[in-house]
Amino acid sequence: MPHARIRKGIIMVDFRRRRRTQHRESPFVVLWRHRHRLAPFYVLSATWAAGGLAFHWLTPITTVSICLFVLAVVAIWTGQVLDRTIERAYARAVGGTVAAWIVAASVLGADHPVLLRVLAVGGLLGALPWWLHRRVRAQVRVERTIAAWPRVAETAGLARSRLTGVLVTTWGWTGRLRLAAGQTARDVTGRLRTVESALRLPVGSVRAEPWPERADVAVMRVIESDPHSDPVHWAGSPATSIADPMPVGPYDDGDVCRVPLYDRQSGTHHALIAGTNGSGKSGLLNLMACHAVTAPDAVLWAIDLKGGIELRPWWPVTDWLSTTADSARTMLAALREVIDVRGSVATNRVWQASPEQPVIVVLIDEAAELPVECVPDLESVARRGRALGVALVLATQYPTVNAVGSAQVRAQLRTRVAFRFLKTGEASTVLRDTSGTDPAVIRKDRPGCGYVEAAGAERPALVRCYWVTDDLVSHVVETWRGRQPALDPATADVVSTFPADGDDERDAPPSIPAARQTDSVAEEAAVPLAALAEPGPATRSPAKKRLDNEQARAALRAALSGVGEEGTTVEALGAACDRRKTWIYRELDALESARLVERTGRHGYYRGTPRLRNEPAE
Ligand SMILES: Nc1ncnc2c1ncn2[C@@H]1O[C@H](COP(=O)(O)OP(=O)(O)OP(=O)(O)O)[C@@H](O)[C@H]1O
Repeated sequence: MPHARIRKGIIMVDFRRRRRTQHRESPFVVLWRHRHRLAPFYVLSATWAAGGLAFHWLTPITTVSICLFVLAVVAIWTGQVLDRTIERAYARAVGGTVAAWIVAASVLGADHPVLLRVLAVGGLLGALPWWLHRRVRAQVRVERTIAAWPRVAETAGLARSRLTGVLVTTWGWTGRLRLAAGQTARDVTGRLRTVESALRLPVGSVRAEPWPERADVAVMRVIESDPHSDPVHWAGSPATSIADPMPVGPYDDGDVCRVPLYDRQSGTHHALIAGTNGSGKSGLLNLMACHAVTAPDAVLWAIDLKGGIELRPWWPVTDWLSTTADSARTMLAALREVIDVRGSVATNRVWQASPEQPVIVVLIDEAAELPVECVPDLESVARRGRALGVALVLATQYPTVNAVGSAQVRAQLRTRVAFRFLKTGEASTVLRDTSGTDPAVIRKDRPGCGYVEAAGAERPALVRCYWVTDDLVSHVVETWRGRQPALDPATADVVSTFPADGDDERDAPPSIPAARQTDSVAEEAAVPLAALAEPGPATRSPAKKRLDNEQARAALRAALSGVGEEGTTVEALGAACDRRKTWIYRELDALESARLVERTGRHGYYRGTPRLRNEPAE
């Protein structure tokens, strides 16, 4: 119907509008647009044409050779692009059947009645799984949406916009919306509910973001199934370097959010993690611990002022774990000196992480519990640590200036993560840009969901952090113990001058909460340290005098000689000679090169060789 309206009592008919809306599309565009639904017919036509060509132009031998070659290519290609076995099997079965039909047609002719019947029936049977496949059905739905888009756009006030580059994802689909001149992504964000209504989709299922390359293009995402409905378990992939951006978890459209802890151009990225209790802060710290521990060029230091309940399970792979305010103070003072020393030996503008000079990742749980005397050290570390390979991560329930030490510290925390808060508005205490975010409406039953603001992760979309279960923590600790890099000599020398106090967990076997206790850790705790320590210090007490390096070396040799065939662990050696693990690793390397020490064959266990045992005591 032409568009009609009444003006001053006269019925006016607009034929131009009718012509515009009835614009006919070329059949090729229609065939292309519906390619997913019509794909089986395209395959059948191509097979029939190929059979005809082979019959007229090729010998059966040549046809067989070409088919075998194409089949091999299909087998390799499907192996690379299809991740599900059933999909690969389907693609290969279709390829094999098509090849067999073409070979038969090259002998009998493509119009042979039996072959035509086989092609029709086989084609129909082969097409059924295709049409029923979830992804193809989603693709067909998307094709319909694209076809209906001009009408939807007009209803939603986005007339003359075009939907292009649509991709079906696991969770829905994503496309680029090319807007009319003068419109921007902001216009789309303001009309999302209307778009949802026009597309008959649930509320909140359409998102729009600007496309950085062009102001008149918006990225539109439609979420059909929510990737945050269940916890998303960490896949356990190790970091190849601390410079790899850390995968935090999926956004609500399934894209993975990644944040850097360190990059080679600008150094470390200090982070602030905040949220109410039970919102997932410690979960994210555990994820960061996994990243640091598996990276070959980072060491983990941790302060857990919840008495070690969260981070103590990491003890076997941490270089230094503090669980009390006193030892936290010592650690921060040590860090400050480390930075002084690193500054004096550094040859680059930014610390270049490597297994020989690792980045120190310092995780602080319950940062608000740090004693106030720590603030000057914390400020100094936050300010200068970025360029000198020290990454600070502070987790707190109260992200006020006081809770993170000072405004200076806060200003240095470039990465921000806001988990659930109780009140709207609290987000602005963590995030710099709160537009489009409200951590107060994050569902209580979705711990680990939060907003992330970091270099390369600026989207105002909800992320659900990967969940590292207690079993996974134990598994990572078991797998990576004994594989941590040693601190660079300058750092190690500074650190070794800091006394361990009674509560410092760097040398004492951990008391692991029952839920996280693994057999091996329990076993290790049972190692008779007193026996190893002879003639060095058997039991550590806050009051005892610290061994100098020569005495510590003598204690290490004595411990290794006295240990017997079963060997001992680095942690036990650390307790025996009053030194941190990185120092022990360095010494063990030197002793191994001199053939005075060997590995027992059991992961992480060392013993002295007969040569060491026969050495005269110094
Ligand atoms: N990413 C996640 N996915 C699924 N569940 C999670 C996730 N993170 C945390 N949880 C669940 O939520 C619980 C509380 O999380 P967590 O201990 O990390 O919170 P928190 O913010 O550190 O709390 P508090 O401030 O009280 O220490 C965990 O025991 C776990 O069951």
